[in-house]
Amino acid sequence: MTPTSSTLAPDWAIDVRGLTKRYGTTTVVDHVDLQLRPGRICGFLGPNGSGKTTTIRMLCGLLTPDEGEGHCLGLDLRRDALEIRRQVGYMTQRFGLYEDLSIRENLDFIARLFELPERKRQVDEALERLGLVSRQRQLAGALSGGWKQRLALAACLLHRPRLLLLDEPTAGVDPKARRDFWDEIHRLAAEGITVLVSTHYMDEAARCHELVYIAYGHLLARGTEREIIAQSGLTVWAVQAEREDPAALAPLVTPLKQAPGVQSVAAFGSALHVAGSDPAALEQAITPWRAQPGLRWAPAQASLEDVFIGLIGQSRDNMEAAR
Ligand SMILES: Nc1ncnc2c1ncn2[C@@H]1O[C@H](COP(=O)(O)OP(=O)(O)OP(=O)(O)O)[C@@H](O)[C@H]1O
Repeated sequence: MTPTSSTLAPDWAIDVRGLTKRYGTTTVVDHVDLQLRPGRICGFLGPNGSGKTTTIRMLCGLLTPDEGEGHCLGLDLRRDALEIRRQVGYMTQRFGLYEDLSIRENLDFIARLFELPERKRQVDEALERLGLVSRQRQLAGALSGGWKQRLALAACLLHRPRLLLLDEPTAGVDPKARRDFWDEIHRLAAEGITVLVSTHYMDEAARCHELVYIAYGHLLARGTEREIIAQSGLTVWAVQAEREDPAALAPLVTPLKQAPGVQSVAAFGSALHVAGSDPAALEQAITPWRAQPGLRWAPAQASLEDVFIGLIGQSRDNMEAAR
């Protein structure tokens, strides 16, 4: 650790530039810049295999970047990787629990690893905070997804990290447990803890202070939900069948997807959203269908999902063009 790094209160909890990771000839994270202020909750979004886990592992000192530099909690990503690991709470997709140990034993084991003082008190407090006291003797392997998640969060908070890196923490967890989890994340942020959380759920994206979106290793968008939607410059038309008959919309999907000016076509409840960045071209694309009886067309507000679906399509096109 550098002599000054532990004494400075950093302006940024995360401040990295040009982060790059390659496996063989494939670049899975490609010059990613990421800045996050302390106490903020940042949603990390992107399709499967887009490089979220790899980025998170580089940020917490578990993977060495091939290129790029920066700091987490004021600590140098390369020089201070070990210290970063001590100060960051990392929750993996599979929760990383010992299934044949009880809840208390799991927490006690982590407390030993971090050589925490007053271990029993700290474990008691963690059990209390996450509502795990009455279940402390249960084996981790016998818990439901929601309780496992709660235990994993308790485990990664035990050493009082100031930065939490959470990799799809709510995958496979029911809505009530997800809501409790997000309430806890907001309580932690209010205490000054910074959170970077990867998710595929749009309702969770809306609960974040800010968002970053990555596809094929490239960071494609960042900002608040409102900023990302505004920056996208997307125009959206919604079409519904007058008799609420979803089958009436099915014949539109493929031709609209192939029409010039259409960036994405996606179902939203009983409507289809047709989106594009050139309003005139989009209108031309939908014109043949607007005359069709039984369909109701109306301009719609672009949603985050519209924007992200459009971004995936664009980046796929760019990748194919570059081949
Ligand atoms: N150790 C490795 N060796 C080779 N390729 C790897 C390795 N780890 C990850 N990859 C590849 O890197 C790419 C990015 O993977 P990563 O797990 O970071 O994506 P992700 O965005 O977290 O995906 P998901 O949402 O599915 O968890 C994928 O194509 C993956 O197969």
